[in-house]
Amino acid sequence: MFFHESRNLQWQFDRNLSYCWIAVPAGRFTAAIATTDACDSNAALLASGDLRALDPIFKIYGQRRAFSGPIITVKVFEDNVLVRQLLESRGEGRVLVIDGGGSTRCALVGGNLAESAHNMGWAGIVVNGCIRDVDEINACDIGVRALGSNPLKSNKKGVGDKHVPVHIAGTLIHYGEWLYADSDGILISKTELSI
Ligand SMILES: O=C([O-])CC(=O)C(=O)O
Repeated sequence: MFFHESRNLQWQFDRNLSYCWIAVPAGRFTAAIATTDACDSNAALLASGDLRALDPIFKIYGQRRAFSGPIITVKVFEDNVLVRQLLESRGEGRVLVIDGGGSTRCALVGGNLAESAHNMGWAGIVVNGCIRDVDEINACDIGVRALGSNPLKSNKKGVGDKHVPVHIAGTLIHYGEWLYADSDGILISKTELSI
């Protein structure tokens, strides 16, 4: 049994049960479903497309290797003003999916935004683009996935769209769908999955 405790996140991983218990900001414990188990026990959802796996193009950052939650989407290109707006507002256990168009020419999230996201109760951030301040993000109690890192900052013009469908890693993702991430990969589900 492995147990990790930090400021406002606790998780306990039981190897026999292959899921972990996550404390959401309200102090409630919720079970994170292992992505492998979710795939094995939801063949019909996979066949219908209501459950999809993202192509394995993301690197894993942040202290929280497993995270899940309802999705908020934002579509930007080399500009992180909308990303900052969202991560500085209340996350309430949700996951921010940032479609940065796959650009690796600058970073859309850095250490400050990761810290803000953690403080505001976001469960995780998935970036179809780059991050920076990797050491700071890796010290932060949040789950982050990104294509890689780039020390260059992004533009600050505020161009982009919130809450729109985004196409990332071979998968169309809608605002309000659910995301499940762990060491094995990332799943998108039309609805919340049960164990
Ligand atoms: O460029 C930005 O705004 C992102 C950044 O450096 C941070 O979050 O620390």
